[in-house]
Amino acid sequence: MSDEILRQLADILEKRKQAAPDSSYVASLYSKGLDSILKKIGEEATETVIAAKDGNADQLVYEMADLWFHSLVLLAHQGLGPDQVLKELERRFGLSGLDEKAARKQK
Ligand SMILES: N=c1c2ncn([C@@H]3O[C@H](COP(=O)(O)OP(=O)(O)OP(=O)(O)O)[C@@H](O)[C@H]3O)c2ncn1[C@@H]1O[C@H](COP(=O)(O)O)[C@@H](O)[C@H]1O
Repeated sequence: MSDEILRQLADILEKRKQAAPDSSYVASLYSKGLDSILKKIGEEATETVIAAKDGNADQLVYEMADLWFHSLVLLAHQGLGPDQVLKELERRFGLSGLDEKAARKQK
């Protein structure tokens, strides 16, 4: 288990930018534009919340995967990728508790 799957998926999402809209789910989502991608993220976030409130662990993992996947689609659409997010998480992890609070206040 590693972050390699995120990078492999990000590579595929990048390639889908050249694909015809009717050739794949991701290509079709790109063709519908930013608002459609954001709508999907909203839906998947809601489904994640419902699964958590239901106490259904399997469903929670399933919906969270949908949410992560659509978040990767959003990042790709915006010219970003998982590396930038992982780097930010690593930066936060490297901060001490006090430094992290200070960094958050500066934002
Ligand atoms: N990981 C995923 C993935 N996770 C979720 N989904 C799609 O995201 C959608 C989730 O939407 P919903 O939960 O609302 O389910 P739905 O009602 O069936 O979907 P809609 O009809 O509402 O769009 C479904 O259509 C899923 O198929 C994904 N589609 C693709 N991938 C990966 O993305 C890559 C590129 O996919 P394609 O563009 O389809 O080739 C592939 O390698 C896949 O492994």
